[in-house]
Amino acid sequence: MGNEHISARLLESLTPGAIAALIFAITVGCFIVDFASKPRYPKSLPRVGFGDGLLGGLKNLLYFTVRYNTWMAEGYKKYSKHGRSFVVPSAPSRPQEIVVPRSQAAWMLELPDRMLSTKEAHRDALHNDYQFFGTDDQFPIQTIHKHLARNLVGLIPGLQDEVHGAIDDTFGVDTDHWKSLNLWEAWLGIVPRVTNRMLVGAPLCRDQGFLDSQVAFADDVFRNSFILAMFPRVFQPLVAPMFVLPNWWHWRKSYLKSKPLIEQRLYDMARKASGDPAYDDWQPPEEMLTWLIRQAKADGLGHELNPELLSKRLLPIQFAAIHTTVMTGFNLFLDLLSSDPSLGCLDAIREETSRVLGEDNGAWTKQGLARLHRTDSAIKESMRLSNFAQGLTHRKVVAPEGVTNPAEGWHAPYGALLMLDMGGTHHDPELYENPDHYDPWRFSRVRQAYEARPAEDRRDPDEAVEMKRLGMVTTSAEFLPFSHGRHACPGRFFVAHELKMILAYLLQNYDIKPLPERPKGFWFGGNILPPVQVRIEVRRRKGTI
Ligand code: HEM
Repeated sequence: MGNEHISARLLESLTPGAIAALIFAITVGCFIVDFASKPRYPKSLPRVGFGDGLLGGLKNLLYFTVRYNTWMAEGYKKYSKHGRSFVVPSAPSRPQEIVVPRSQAAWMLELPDRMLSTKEAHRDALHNDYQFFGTDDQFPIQTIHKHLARNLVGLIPGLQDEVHGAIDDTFGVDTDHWKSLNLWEAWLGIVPRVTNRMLVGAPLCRDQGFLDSQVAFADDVFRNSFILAMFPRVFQPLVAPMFVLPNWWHWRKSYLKSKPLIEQRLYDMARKASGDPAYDDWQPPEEMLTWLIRQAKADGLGHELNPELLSKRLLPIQFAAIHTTVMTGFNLFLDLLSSDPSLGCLDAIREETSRVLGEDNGAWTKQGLARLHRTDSAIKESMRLSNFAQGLTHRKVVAPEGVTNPAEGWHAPYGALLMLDMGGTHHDPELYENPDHYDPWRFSRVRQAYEARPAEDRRDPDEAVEMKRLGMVTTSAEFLPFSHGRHACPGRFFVAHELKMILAYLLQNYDIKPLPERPKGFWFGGNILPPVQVRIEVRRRKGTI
């Protein structure tokens, strides 16, 4: 009787106001638990933002989404420029970041993975355990590191074919009328298809249902990464399984599309390996699916030879490859189309790509693509100027004893997050003259002058290497869009080929109206939300079909 009385009293007291207060108290409590369990950094490290006391920490959480860029710019000027590290606030569920200056980039990037981990930094940022269904991403990453570069030459004819088809379908072939296109959608019409030519080959790379589900999956990962970063970590096991339901749905749709291909490839490769004479003349196509199967066999990983798992193995690569390239191509067009018309950027790229392609009889080759110095420079300059994140090089301290920085003497405990500042570096006038200006030939001017010299004046091997290093695929502490060091993006050689072929085909075959000014994105924390509403006017050039 007594218990019933207490229960009734409790129920009566559960008014909507009381419930709201309870939820608020639990949330604040969770944030405090989160805050208390984050790694602590030494007082000797300077801070930007509101400091790291409880009140300052709360204000940092409130302002993080809109002030992060200002904090980074302030830290770059006050500390990085003088070779000092500083601490910047991060999203609520993440530890604050120690921004390491350029002068110490080599130290950071050369520490072994057992001390500073790329994998763990990515895993925390993307919430891999939930978003990729607990499937470790290292096997596909290692497969790309091992197989992509060595197969690149053989991939070129297929990529060229796919670039042409994707652009014809997306931009149309009407030579009489201007067509208005949403620029973001246009790049989404090209990049997933071309990327998937390398991942799963034709005809699956043209299956719109398959591509749509891959793009939707990548969108899910981005969206959920933002959302989950805003929740206290103790909440995440409760909310993450709900947020990732669309990931599962989109993966499942793409799996059903790719299952017949994966099963067939497993069967064919097994028959070939068993010496079946019917397969004497058959070679598996060189693409990611084949590399995954080959690598699993070479490593004795029988469990990897499972269609469902193989389709999940493609997901981290689809994610790493598609939106990064779409964003880069999208920015490139915004920069090119709004560049000073007197520079004649589009015509210069048209001239260079037509001339080199003509010299190679209309088929791209590795050497031909490498000779596109101006095109390369225009892309690289856009990647420098229009960085779509403040930093893309993050490392998590995983050494139980932490790491100590030899130059400044500070100690970062287990769980600390270190990063390099790409935004500050790319816009530093001491490194890049007039850094906020799009100068398409910034990296090709010296190279062209070098090439124009008589052959006998170009015998210095060091100078030749220096010239090569001006290309977009060469990473350095001064050029970070692909990061730097041993975990630098292994897809960058592929991207360079892909973007040059796309630019060449688009400019040779279409007129595109310039934009009056460069549309701006919106910074949300350390990432930019691109102005996806931008439309461009295009028309197929006469005599090109
Ligand atoms: C313009 C397009 C791209 C950009 C800007 C880009 C940028 C990056 C960056 C910044 C990293 C992080 C490296 C680090 O943490 O130090 C990375 C890693 C990676 N990227 Fe790319 N990427 C692009 C396209 C691609 C493509 C097309 C592929 C696949 C074909 C790819 C595959 C990978 C892989 C597998 C990793 C992980 C490397 C590792 O952890 O060792 N990326 N990329």
